[in-house]
Amino acid sequence: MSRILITGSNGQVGFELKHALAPLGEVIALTRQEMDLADPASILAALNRYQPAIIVNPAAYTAVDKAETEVELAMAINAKAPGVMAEWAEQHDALLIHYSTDYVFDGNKDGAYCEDDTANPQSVYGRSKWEGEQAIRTCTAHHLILRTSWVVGAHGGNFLKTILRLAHERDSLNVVVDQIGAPTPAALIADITAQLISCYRLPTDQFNYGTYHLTASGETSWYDYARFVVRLAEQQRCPLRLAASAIRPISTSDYPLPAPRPANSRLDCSKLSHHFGLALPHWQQGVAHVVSQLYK
Ligand SMILES: NC(=O)C1=CN([C@@H]2O[C@H](COP(=O)(O)OP(=O)(O)OC[C@H]3O[C@@H](n4cnc5c(N)ncnc54)[C@H](OP(=O)(O)O)[C@@H]3O)[C@@H](O)[C@H]2O)C=CC1
Ligand SMILES: Cc1cn([C@H]2C[C@H](O)[C@@H](COP(=O)(O)OP(=O)(O)O[C@H]3O[C@@H](C)C(=O)[C@@H](O)[C@H]3O)O2)c(=O)[nH]c1=O
Ligand SMILES: [Mg+2]
Repeated sequence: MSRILITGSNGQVGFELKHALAPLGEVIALTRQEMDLADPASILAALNRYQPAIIVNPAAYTAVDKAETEVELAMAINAKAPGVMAEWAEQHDALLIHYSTDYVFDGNKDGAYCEDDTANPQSVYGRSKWEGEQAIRTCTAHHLILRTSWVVGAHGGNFLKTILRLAHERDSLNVVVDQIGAPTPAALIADITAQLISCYRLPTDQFNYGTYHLTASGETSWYDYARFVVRLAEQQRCPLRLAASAIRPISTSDYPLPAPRPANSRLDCSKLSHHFGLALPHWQQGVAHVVSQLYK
């Protein structure tokens, strides 16, 4: 049975991975206390102690705006730590599964981004994630880098939960309409990761290592996403201060933040579906499930 080590197991994706990977092997689910990605010695101590055959790394510095001023810490966690894990994986014949983001792109492309499109991160977070990807590719071929977007789940913090909180506090809300992407359930990311690990365990040297885009299908703006969520909450007959109709569309320039976000976050996932024969459900399905979990 393969031993699988999960980092950051209390984050959105890490939490779902604990459950999704349980049938695949002995799962070692670590938190920051047991393996601190800001400290290379702590990373190596945990890897040497547990000797995993598969390292799954959803831990990351994900505070996009805060990263603009906490550059060194964001770089240590998102850029350097993946390189340390990749080097260990290479030396110990292990597989490294890592997650990255739509924010490695500048968002100026017309269509959906493919895996080989030129990265051009506009924020510290985006740059740190891109450097992490590059460090992995340099150290070991035995990797999967799964780029996703707009992660959502019942466990942890995300845009959906922010909007529901604001819907209880406010009677109007402005949300940007000119950034487009796909909200992607953490549970979907974890389920697909389990499928990929199952393929890896087949007796074959034909495993499709490399970089893949992995999001729910369909696309939306943050504005339409917010309205969809508040409409679902209204259907739960929960008293809200905010009506879906009171959400107003605004442009990015009217919502200044420290870190720039890409206008186009759409990721083309056909490489993943073709190589592994996987179907990606529509974002609305996953978002509806998260809302129903939250109101249960
Ligand atoms: N969230 C999103 O919208 C998106 C995320 N991604 C990528 O997907 C992956 C998973 O993201 P998600 O689950 O949403 O992220 P979360 O922010 O929900 O979780 C990140 C986890 O990393 C842990 N962590 C942070 N710093 C350290 C550290 N120094 N040492 C160990 N653990 C640490 C956090 O621990 P603690 O709880 O202690 O803070 C947390 O449990 C990441 O690689 C992210 O970049 C990609 C696209 C979109
Ligand atoms: C809460 C809120 C946000 N917004 C805007 C701000 C921003 O442009 C957009 C998204 O807001 P957030 O700050 O929640 O999202 P952000 O933290 O930028 O989300 C990103 O996180 C990282 C980790 C990723 O990798 C990305 O894929 C993406 O999910 O919505 C509004 O317009 N009105 C609002 O009331
Ligand atoms: Mg955020």
